[in-house]
Amino acid sequence: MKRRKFDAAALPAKSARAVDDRFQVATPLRKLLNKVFPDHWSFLLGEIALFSFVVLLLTGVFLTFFFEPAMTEVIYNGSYAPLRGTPMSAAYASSLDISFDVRGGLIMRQMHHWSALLFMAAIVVHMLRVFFTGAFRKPRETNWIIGSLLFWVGFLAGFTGYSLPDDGLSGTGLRIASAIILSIPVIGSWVSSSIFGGEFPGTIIISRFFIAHVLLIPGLLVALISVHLGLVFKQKHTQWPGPGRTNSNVVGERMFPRYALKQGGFFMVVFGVIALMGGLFQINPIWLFGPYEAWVVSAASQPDWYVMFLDGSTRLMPGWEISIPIGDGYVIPPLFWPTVVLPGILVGLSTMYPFLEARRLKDYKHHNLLQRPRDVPARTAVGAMAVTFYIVLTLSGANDVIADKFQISLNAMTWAGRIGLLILPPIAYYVTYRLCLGLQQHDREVLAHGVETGIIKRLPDGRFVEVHQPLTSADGHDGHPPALDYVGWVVPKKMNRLGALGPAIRGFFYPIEKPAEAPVSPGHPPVEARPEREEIGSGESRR
Ligand code: HEM
Ligand code: HEM
Repeated sequence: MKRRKFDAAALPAKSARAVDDRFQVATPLRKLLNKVFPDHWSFLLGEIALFSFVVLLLTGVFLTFFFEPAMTEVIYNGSYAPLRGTPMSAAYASSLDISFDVRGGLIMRQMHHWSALLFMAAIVVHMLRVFFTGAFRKPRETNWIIGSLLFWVGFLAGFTGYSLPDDGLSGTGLRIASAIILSIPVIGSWVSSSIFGGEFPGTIIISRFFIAHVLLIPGLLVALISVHLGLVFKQKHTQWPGPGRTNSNVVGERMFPRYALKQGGFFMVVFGVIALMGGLFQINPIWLFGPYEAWVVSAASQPDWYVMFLDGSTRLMPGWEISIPIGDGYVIPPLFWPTVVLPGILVGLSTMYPFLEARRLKDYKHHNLLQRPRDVPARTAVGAMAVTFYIVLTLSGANDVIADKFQISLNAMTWAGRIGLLILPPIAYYVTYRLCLGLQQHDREVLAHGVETGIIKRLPDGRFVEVHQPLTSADGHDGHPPALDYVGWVVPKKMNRLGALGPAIRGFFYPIEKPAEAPVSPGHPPVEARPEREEIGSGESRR
């Protein structure tokens, strides 16, 4: 019998055909791989949040193998000599073991903590990018709301994780959380005793937080992030205005191969940076804080940075107690306003912002092109105001440390915070608004007279003039004056050396790409249907 020759080269195509025969995946996969994403550095911020979340999942699973979520008392007998023989909770002892006795445990703990800090930072900066460029406008309001939820669920993830090791510092944080819950009128004491299983600290809070931290919250985050990214995919990403880019097309790179490879590489970079930080920089050295004892509070205790604004609002609140004459008199403690009411207002305002702005401007159109912050001065100024408010609160969360380091009185710091909280945000609003107008004026000058080249010419009559490079035609802006970034100006042949350095470096990293193919208008067949003709700068219809 003649044996058929084995053809290794044909194997991949044959296997692909066999899989497609059974599952019919080729068509949807082709659609996916041909998806076009616009490119801009600021779109990487959401990806940093995503990638650091993946690192959190990986390192978190490792920690879960060794962490013991129990408050039963044990006598420590591990490698860290200063604490040997000390009674402590099993949770704290296991965190010490992870740090000193589990191979690779300390780097995993530190990577987990650094990635949590990076995750929250990336979320906040990503949110600012979305805000200042108007990416939250119709049709993306839902994604803005999901994003706001993601921030608060991430906040809870960080807080519950921070509490798990049951060291002196995290116990202090839990104490504050219990006080905040107790301050809620009517239901506070009931909620607190339900969560802590009776009086604070009780014996079950660590195991409850553990379930929340490793199961419920990550599950919720995965679900919300999936919907978030699903919506980015479905509604397509916004893009900066520019030649060939309109409100109804997407110009960028296809998912495969360039975009996917770039993202893969970028994930490695984020992972590498977190690993380096986890390996080189100490974070949360719990062995120095000792086990948590409800009656011991250390000075200069600080929460992680994203919780500090609430700590700050608590420190700035004057001790005003409101007494309601019901029965024997009912007192609302001052803690209730800065830690329950204030975050409530902030959540409400930030979540509803897209709708408030649309109503104010009576703007209910679809927007797929981004706006430059300077072109929308009122929004940018509101954003600057909010950021200033947040920074004053965050700095006030560390006011004891600042007072100590700079030898200022703590009371002076508290008063500076209170006054700053009231007067700095309006100042930030005014200054930002004026800056935006100034920058717009500068843009108009550039439009009228071209870009300054730094070349000074002497005219025959003896006058000196600076040569201005005229702009090339700009296209597809959003009803606002076009910006220099997307006007694509050509470097003049003659330019002084220093001036030429910028475009040269830019040209090295971002070689001038082929001009985009004719943009696809809704009437034409989508470019997706003829992928072989598409290269960098390809277009995709939004319909
Ligand atoms: C776990 C947290 C988050 C993750 C992993 C995440 C991830 C992403 C990614 C990867 C993108 C596409 C790339 C980009 O534009 O950066 C994106 C877009 C977007 N995100 Fe997030 N995000 C998170 C939180 C937030 C928050 C807090 C907000 C706002 C409150 C938000 C609002 C949006 C919006 C509106 C878009 C669409 C932007 C556009 O098309 O220009 N996201 N997100
Ligand atoms: C967005 C997600 C997450 C955030 C923001 C977060 C944050 C944190 C933080 C700040 C700590 C304290 C670390 C320290 O002691 O220095 C922690 C501890 C811990 N996390 Fe997470 N985490 C997240 C997800 C996860 C996941 C998915 C798991 C497991 C599947 C996990 C398991 C743990 C464990 C077991 C600890 C205690 C370990 C120890 O401190 O020794 N975490 N987490």
